[in-house]
Amino acid sequence: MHIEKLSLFGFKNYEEVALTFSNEVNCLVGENGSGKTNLLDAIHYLSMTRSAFNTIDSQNVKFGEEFFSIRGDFRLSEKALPVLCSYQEGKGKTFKVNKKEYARLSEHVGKLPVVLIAPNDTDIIRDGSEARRKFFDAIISQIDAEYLDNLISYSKYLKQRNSALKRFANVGRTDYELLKIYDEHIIGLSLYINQRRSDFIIDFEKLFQNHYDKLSEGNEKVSIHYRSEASDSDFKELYNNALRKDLALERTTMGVHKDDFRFTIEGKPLKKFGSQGQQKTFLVSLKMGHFDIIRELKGFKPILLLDDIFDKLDSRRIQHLMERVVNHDFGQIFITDAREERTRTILNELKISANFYRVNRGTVIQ
Ligand SMILES: Nc1ncnc2c1ncn2[C@@H]1O[C@H](COP(=O)(O)OP(=O)(O)OP(=O)(O)O)[C@@H](O)[C@H]1O
Repeated sequence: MHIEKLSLFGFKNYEEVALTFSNEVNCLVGENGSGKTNLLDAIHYLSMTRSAFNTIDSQNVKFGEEFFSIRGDFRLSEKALPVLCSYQEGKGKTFKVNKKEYARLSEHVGKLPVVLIAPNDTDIIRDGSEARRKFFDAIISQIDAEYLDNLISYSKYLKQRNSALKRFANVGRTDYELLKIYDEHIIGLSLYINQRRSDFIIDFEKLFQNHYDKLSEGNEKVSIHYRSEASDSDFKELYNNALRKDLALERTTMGVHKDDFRFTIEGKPLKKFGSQGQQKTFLVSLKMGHFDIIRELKGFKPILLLDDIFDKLDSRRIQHLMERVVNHDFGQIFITDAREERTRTILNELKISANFYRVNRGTVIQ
């Protein structure tokens, strides 16, 4: 699958631009703030129906304009697929594929997948457990629709249980029968979520480690551990034991909504002991693992969007990364870099041919 053409009107810092891409490597080069990432974001919009960086559509309309439109001509197994996403102040967003509008935007998500690796993705490593749960939950949900259903139900019951706990504190009386009903639902769902996360990480870690080893020449030992208070224990007992604390704090203090995925390097927490380059290598390997899963699931390769990927990586890791990206049959690739010479040198050394696009304040020279 690849995108052949992209046209923008009034999107972020672009008044009007139309580009034709290579179905292999495309490099977007130019100064900071020129609009390189905005082009990747436009492709992300066409895949995910929203921006990867600013989910408020109105803020993605060019300052002073009233609407934006993003058109992409995709090709999926030889079939042409024109995709049009437009947004107008007051009217909202419409999304059309082959001129046909979707009833719900969610119908489109997953049809033309992209994997984006961007600098602020290091949140997955540096932030609290929520960022990691979100990352893995999104991947598992792509593979297993039942998992997504269970997650949605779990968060619904959790919300209800938390408001009940608040209500009990306000009225000074606890309805134990009601709590029992919530707990039964929550425990059933937790068992599924817990087991699925645990099984998934065992498989995913192998994909991930394979990428990390290749990028780092196998010199560093990294791992991902799924951590759940509830693993190997009786959920019912855990909920009973936590009840006094839950009533005192007026919220559910224990459960799979607190799970974490521990990232380590040489057995130590990556966040504290990993260098910036090692953290970036870890992140890239996580995303490449995600790429593998989508490719397996869909039977075709997602588009790979690499935003400022070279920063913080040493030249050997960059070389291994690029070799992998090109030889490990990744499909269409977009790379942004503020340092054109660096990208040109890397690609020349590896004899990789690419299309270059010089971006300058919302204009692009191909
Ligand atoms: N709604 C908008 N209207 C006009 N300009 C916008 C809008 N949203 C963002 N911008 C502009 O887009 C520019 C940022 O573009 P982008 O993030 O693509 O830069 P970049 O080339 O990737 O830079 P860097 O090399 O620093 O990553 C900023 O100048 C910002 O002001």
